Amino acid sequence: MLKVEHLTKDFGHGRGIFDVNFEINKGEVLGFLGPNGAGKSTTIRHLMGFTKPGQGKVEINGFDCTNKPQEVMKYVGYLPGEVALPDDMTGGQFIKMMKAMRHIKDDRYLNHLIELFDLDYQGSMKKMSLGEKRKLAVVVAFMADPEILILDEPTSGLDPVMQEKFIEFMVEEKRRGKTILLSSHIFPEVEATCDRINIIKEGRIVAEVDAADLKNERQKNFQLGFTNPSNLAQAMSVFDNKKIVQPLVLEVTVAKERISDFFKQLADLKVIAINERRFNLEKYFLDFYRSDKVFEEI
Ligand SMILES: Nc1ncnc2c1ncn2[C@@H]1O[C@H](COP(=O)(O)OP(=O)(O)OP(=O)(O)O)[C@@H](O)[C@H]1O
Repeated sequence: MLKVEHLTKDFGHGRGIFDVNFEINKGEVLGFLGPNGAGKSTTIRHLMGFTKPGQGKVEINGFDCTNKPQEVMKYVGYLPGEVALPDDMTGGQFIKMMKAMRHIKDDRYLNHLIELFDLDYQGSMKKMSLGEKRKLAVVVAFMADPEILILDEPTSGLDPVMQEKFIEFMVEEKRRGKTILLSSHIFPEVEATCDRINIIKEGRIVAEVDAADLKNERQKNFQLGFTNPSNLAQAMSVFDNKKIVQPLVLEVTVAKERISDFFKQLADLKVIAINERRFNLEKYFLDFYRSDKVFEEI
């Protein structure tokens, strides 16, 4: 439904995006994570047809985003990272103007969003708080009930209650079959909604994480502690997928269907401690951009 192929935009001095590739299938939610300046907004701006690729192409629903932005807009609700709303209007006037521009006749979804986000749209936008403006932008971006949502840091500027509401909204939209690209720094938001996560660093996609790995659905990692090297060596000979992570600690990866065999094997070993090491997206991400290390498959 959404395709980014070999997308490159070189701003010079190593800045920009380089050979970015990904696809989002219908009904899928893709998280887009990366530190400041990594290239998330630049990628999204190409999808919205705001800027032309140096190389490569971007497509939504089979339409080229660069040459057919009007076609693309019919399917997409876009929430930019920074919203600039006109100061000389009330929220209500702005909603009315945007409804007319998008030829929206049916107010049911609009009213649902106004209620969900508890939006007070009566006053002048000049006097609205940052959070109120953000809520207004959310409601306007999605009032046409689009099939595809492109969200650039959607909850920045929202208070924790509204952030929760927004997560609920995304979970509900996902349930309704929407296709979503979510650029975000908020890990609970990403973990609650995404099927896959792409991590971008210095303009390049450097890791792809599957939600099943996030939830430890396919396999589990256990750390086993031993009192001496010979006990550790004995365990080393029993397990296939293992690595020593501390002097007397062995980490073993066990496929979900082999968990009960694993516990039977433990009975014959002199293990003094056992810990499940759960996959943690935040830690994975932070480790990753604090260091220059190249990430292993998880
Ligand atoms: N029009 C431009 N001209 C020159 N450099 C640009 C331009 N737009 C973006 N850049 C640079 O390209 C890189 C990627 O920027 P981008 O805004 O896409 O990052 P981002 O991942 O969205 O970051 P943030 O999380 O801070 O919003 C940065 O180094 C930025 O300075």
